[in-house]
Amino acid sequence: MIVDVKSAVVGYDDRPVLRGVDLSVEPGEAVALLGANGSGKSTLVRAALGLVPLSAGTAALFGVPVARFRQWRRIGYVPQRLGAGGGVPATVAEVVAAGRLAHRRIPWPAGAKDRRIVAEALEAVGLADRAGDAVGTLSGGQQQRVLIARALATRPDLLVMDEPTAGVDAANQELFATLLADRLAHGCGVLLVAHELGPVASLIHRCVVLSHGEVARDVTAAEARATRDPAGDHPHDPAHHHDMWSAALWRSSPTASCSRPWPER
Ligand SMILES: Nc1ncnc2c1ncn2[C@@H]1O[C@H](COP(=O)(O)OP(=O)(O)OP(=O)(O)O)[C@@H](O)[C@H]1O
Repeated sequence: MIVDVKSAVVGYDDRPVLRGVDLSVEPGEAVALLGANGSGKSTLVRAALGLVPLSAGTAALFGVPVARFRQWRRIGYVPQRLGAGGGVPATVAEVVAAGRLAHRRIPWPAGAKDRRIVAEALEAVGLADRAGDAVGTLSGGQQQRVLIARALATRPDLLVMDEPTAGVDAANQELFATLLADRLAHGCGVLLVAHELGPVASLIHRCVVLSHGEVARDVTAAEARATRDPAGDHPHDPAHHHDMWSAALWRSSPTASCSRPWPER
């Protein structure tokens, strides 16, 4: 198991945000984490990575309790946006090279292998020609692709992505889906926070829907599609109420089917 969160309880200032949540990701599995704004998705991702303390429950990465986990090079993380530090005049290539830092002994300069992997990652997201530009001069969608390239440059065994394709155009979302399929085929686990899955929908094996800090659904993508209820027969069902799982799976990809069906558990 790559990600293994059990009965996680997290609160901010004594206000419960996660109330006994389970989450797992296995090698080669893509899990979509869905839910309304404020339902606890980012908090759950942070708890899974050991970035916020649990007041109850457990979290382990690659079988190691997060408090003792040290192999950060195995994890590629795509935050929601480039974030603070926008004033730092880093080039596109420098930002992507940060994904390689865990692989070498700072402050030794990047080796030929690092430079090659950075170049490949930039090529993969279609930004090779912008490598020397200041990242702040790129558009929002292009900056998001830089973050994707940075996560890919870590050659991760787990990719954790918080709305990675927000603001990314359709053609580049297709490209992103291709990159993701490649990582999955290499056994990488994927945890994807999303409101709309777009072209990635067909790669998702399992959907976990959070509602008010609890898991409202944890189903295979096939089950999610099969039990979709466009007529809204379950108006009191919080998952339906928030229009998350079926909308995310269907709105963008009505004919999608699971390309690599995940075995039922
Ligand atoms: N650092 C923090 N301190 C206090 N409260 C927080 C903190 N981070 C998140 N929260 C609260 O926890 C709840 C869940 O937030 P979280 O960011 O996990 O939701 P989310 O599902 O990721 O939302 P979104 O879809 O808007 O990204 C919200 O009510 C939020 O206000």
